[in-house]
Amino acid sequence: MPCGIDEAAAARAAERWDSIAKPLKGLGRLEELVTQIAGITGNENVRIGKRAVIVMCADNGIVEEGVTQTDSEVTAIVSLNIAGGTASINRMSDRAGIDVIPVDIGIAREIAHPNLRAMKAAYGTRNFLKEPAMSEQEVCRAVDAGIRLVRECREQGYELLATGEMGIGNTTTSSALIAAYLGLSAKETVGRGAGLNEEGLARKRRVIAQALKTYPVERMSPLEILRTLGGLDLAGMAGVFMGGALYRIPVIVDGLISAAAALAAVRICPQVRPFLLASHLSREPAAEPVMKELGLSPVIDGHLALGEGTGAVLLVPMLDMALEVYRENDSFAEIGIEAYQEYEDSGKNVDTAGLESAGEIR
Ligand SMILES: Cc1cc2ncn([C@H]3O[C@H](COP(=O)(O)O)[C@@H](O)[C@H]3O)c2cc1C
Ligand SMILES: O=C(O)c1cccnc1
Repeated sequence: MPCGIDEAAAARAAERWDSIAKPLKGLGRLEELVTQIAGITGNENVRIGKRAVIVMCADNGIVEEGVTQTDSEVTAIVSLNIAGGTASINRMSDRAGIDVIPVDIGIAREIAHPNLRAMKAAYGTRNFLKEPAMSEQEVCRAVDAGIRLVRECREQGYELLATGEMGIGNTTTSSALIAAYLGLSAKETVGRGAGLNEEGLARKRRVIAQALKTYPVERMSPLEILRTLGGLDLAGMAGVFMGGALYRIPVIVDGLISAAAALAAVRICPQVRPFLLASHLSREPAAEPVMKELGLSPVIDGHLALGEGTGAVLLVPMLDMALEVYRENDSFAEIGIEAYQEYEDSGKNVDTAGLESAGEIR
C-alpha cells in the first residue's frame, strides 16, 4: 500500500456519504473524519470497534522554575489513578467503550502497577533553562516506545487510537515547542495550564522567553527542538502519531499538549499529517495556531483544558453516531428519490448574494 492516504478508498467513502438520503454533507466534519478513516485504513467499510486511548505519563525538569501550581509528585499520583481506573480519562472512556492504556514513559520515580505499561525512557527530563531536556538516546527511546506501542495495538486488533498524557509542567514544554516550531513569542503561546494565577503566568512567560533566547531554535532540526524543549510524554506521543502513519491506524489528537506532539511528529516526518484526526480546540492560546499549522479543524470547541486524552475520547461517541448513519441509512436510490447534484462548498448554506441584490431578503 502507498505511504499516504488511500485516495480510492476515501473516494468510495465520500460517494457512500453522498448517496445517503439526507442533506448533502449534512454531518459536516464527521463525514470528513469517517472518509479520512477510510483513506487511512484503505477500507470504506469503516470500523472503530476496538479503540484505546494511550496516556503517556512523564515528569518535566522545568517544573523547578515554578511554572505550575502543583508539584511533580502529582504526576505519579494521577498516573496511578489512571492505572487504577479512577481518573477523569477512565470515567469518560468507560462510557464510550474505550480502553485506557497508561504508559510510564518517564515518571521521575520508581513506580509499578499492573495496568501501567513500563516503558520508562528516563526518570523525568532536565530543566531546559539549564541544559537540553533530554539526551539523544532518551528522546529516541521515547519516540520508539510510542511507535512500538501502536504496532502492539494493531496486533491486538485496535482500529482507532486516541492520545493523552499526564505530566505536571507539560503545558510549558508544549508552549515552548510550539513557539520554537512556529516562530511565535512566549506571550502568544503561554496559557494557564492546569490553573496558574497571574504571577505564575508571568513567570511561565519569562521562562519560555528565556529559553527562546538561549537556544538557536531557528537553526535546530525538528528532532533537536523536541529533545531540547520537549518532554518524554511529548516524544512518546510523537511516536504514537508516527506509528499511526506507519501501521495505518487513525490517531486522534487531544488538546494543546497532544497537538504540540503532533506538530513535532509532522515536522520530523511530514507523511504523518494525513493520519491525524482532530477532536477539540483547547482553550490554551497556542492551540489555535497549531491546529491551523496542521490544517486540522477540530469538531468540538468546548473550552476544555484537562488533558489525559479527555477531549480526544469525546470525539469517539460522535464518530460512533456518524458511522451508524454511514452504515445503516437508506440511500436515495433505495427510497426512490433522485440524488443531489454535487456542489462546490462555499461554507455557506445558501448563496445570498443574488437574493440580497434583488431585495428579497434584508
Ligand atoms: C490533579 C491534576 C490532574 C490532571 N490531569 C491532567 N492534568 C493536566 O495538567 C497538566 C498540565 O498542566 P501544567 O502544565 O499546568 O502542569 C498535565 O498533567 C495535564 O494532563 C492534570 C493536572 C492536575 C494538577
Ligand atoms: O489542552 C490541554 O491539553 C491541556 C490544557 C491544560 C491542562 N492540561 C491539558
